[in-house]
Amino acid sequence: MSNRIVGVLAMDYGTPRNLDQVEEYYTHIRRGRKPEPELLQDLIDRYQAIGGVSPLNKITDDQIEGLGRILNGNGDGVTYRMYSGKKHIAPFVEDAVRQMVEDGIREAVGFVFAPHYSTMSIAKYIEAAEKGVEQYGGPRIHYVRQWHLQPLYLDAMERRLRDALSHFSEAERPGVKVLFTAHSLPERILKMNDPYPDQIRESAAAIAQRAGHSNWGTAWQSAGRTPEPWLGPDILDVLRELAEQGTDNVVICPFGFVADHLEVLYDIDIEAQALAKEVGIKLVRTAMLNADEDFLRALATVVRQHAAKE
Ligand SMILES: CC1=C(CCC(=O)O)c2cc3nc(cc4[nH]c(cc5[nH]c(cc1n2)c(C)c5CCC(=O)O)c(CCC(=O)O)c4C)C(CCC(=O)O)=C3C
Ligand SMILES: [Fe+2]
Repeated sequence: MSNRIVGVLAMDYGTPRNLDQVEEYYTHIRRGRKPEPELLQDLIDRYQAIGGVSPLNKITDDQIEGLGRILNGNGDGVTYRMYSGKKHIAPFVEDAVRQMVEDGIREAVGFVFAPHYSTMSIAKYIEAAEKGVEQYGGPRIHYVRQWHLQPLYLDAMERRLRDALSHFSEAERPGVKVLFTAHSLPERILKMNDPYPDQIRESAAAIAQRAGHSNWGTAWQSAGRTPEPWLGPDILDVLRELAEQGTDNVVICPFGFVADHLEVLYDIDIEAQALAKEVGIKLVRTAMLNADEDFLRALATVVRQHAAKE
């Protein structure tokens, strides 16, 4: 029995803990530029529409707790110590790295609660962690860059897609359009040969195939409110177009995210649902993975594989 100790740096976007923190949070997302009052109010209004606070922080805590339980439950001789590091709110990724150093952690696995890699998403988390490593002197971190094709993750998504499709009759099912969505990014990532769009396509195809559903496509959601062009087509435009073509049954699978949060509870459940109603589409969303055991087992497998790398 070895007594190897491995730190697990679990990184996520983070969300304000109350409405008073929204401005500071938004300013951090904008790299120090305060949002204009209308933009700030618009964001506050969206948080208010989902109940005043996003469930994201609580879900992330539950995920980390559940993952730690699974990782430490099988007696493989490794003790995993869990650390939460957030991108845009305390405890920041750098804070978690400092804590690992203070706890004497020498080696760690770092991963993000998002399946697909992009230079504008996952790479930023890794940069923040490495900044912490440089500043505080360690530990050595093995990073999970993406886990969008992890078989247990695909199984978990297949299950949720089948559940969503069961809201339609067997006769209707082949005509149900399944749309896999992920957060849009500025179009300039295409010039950088960013793997993000291909990874979205690959994992969507794998999930649709598992579920035996060939009528599917992808769309982008939640594009930023900036002047530059963002990846399209946007989910709202796709819904309008489908309605015009006579499609009246749609499933949205927001598989670029893992938890119930603003982009799901507002952008899909309120905004996209309102449009669907207006254009006569019956819209069902797949359930999020949250802290469900089947999903956490997928992450545990990924973390163990990276911990085994020397
Ligand atoms: C790729 C990606 C993911 C998925 C991967 C990952 O999870 O990392 C993600 C997740 C999330 N994004 C979130 C929240 C926000 N993202 C924003 C803005 C932005 N996101 C971007 C990218 C992403 N974001 C980008 C390029 C911007 C523009 C920045 C700029 O202006 O330069 C804004 C500002 C206002 C707005 O644009 O809506 C908010 C409030 C929340 C928390 C929700 C909650 O609180 O429940 C989560 C999980
Ligand atoms: Fe975001």
